[in-house]
Amino acid sequence: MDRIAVRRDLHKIPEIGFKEFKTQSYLLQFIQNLPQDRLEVKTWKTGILVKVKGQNPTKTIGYRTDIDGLPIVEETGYPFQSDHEGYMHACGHDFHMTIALSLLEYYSTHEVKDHLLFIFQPAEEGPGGALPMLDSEEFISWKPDQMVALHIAPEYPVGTIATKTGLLFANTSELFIDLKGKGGHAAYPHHTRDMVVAASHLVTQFQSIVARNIDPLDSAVVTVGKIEGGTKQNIIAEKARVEGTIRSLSAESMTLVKQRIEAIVKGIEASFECSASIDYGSNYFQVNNDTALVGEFMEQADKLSDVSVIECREAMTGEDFGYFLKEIPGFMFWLGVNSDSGLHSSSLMPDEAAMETAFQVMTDYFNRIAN
Ligand SMILES: CC(=O)N[C@@H](CCC[C@H](N)C(=O)O)C(=O)O
Repeated sequence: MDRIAVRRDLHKIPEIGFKEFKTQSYLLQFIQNLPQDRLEVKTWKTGILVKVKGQNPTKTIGYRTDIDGLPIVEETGYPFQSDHEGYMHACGHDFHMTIALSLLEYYSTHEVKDHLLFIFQPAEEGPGGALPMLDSEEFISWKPDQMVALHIAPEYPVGTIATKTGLLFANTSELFIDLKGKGGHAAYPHHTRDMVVAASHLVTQFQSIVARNIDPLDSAVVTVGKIEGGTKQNIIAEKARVEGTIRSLSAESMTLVKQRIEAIVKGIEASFECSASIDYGSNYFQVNNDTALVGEFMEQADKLSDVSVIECREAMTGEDFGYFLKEIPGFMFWLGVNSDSGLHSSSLMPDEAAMETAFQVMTDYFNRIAN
């Protein structure tokens, strides 16, 4: 297959969680054009499961890619820039899908003993596709015995992969807070309850949670990524909405951060005479790599001539792949793609040569453990 062409096709059609309709139909068309004798295909919502039947199977090994994009206005200047105004593959899922397709194509014509299950999972960026997929009849009937996934890493050079034993990614929780006060004329602030001012105080007070409530030897993040409020420059805002995300390395810190957020919100209600509601949206479980499986993978991958393996630290990114690993042993690793701009940036430009590294590492892995 022409990996670069496929990646660029997919790059043009980013779609957000559970709305990956064009993506699903592109993937299905690609899969239907492969030799079908070893393949079985099921769809689940906008996702797809493809089983490659083994010759003499004793287990099933799952390989998962996410398929959704992000609501970001692309600024790469690529000639194959997103056709979907306001949306972009800014987290590498176009790479992840292309790598999965190239592996699927390879194993549609190369025999292995065990079953391989390729999982094209929707909605990783939110609201989360892994948890409902795990509970679906389609997944349960083909449930793998172990699982693997990768994620692009802009900070590492092409030819490197990075991972570690145990905890790799953080626990996450989305955060949505709606504030309601009393709007009015900008010249009569004393008759109003200004929610732009209340939201500003809320965001400022959040900064003390990590600085003053979390043990400095633990780690947590409270990020507000979006504030919405008001209708016009000379009208005092009746409403404001604050949207963010919480990250923690331990379940205890996540509970503590949420308790502090609730206390601060109560304080804002009292001091600004307003009402507030908190919604934690979707929450992702931390990614824990199985020590034995990832250890064997790192040792063997390091023997490949064009690949270097880095033992990395844990990251505050989240991944709903953590839910798969909660039930099924496996691991996740970073794939170096060497981009000056990072994940979730409008100018993320990963190096397409990294897809070959992923292909080499994964075929070496599957040929070893599925035979
Ligand atoms: C790898 C990556 O960037 N994952 C996302 C996962 C999103 C989690 C959730 N929707 C949230 O915003 O809390 C990340 O932002 O880490």
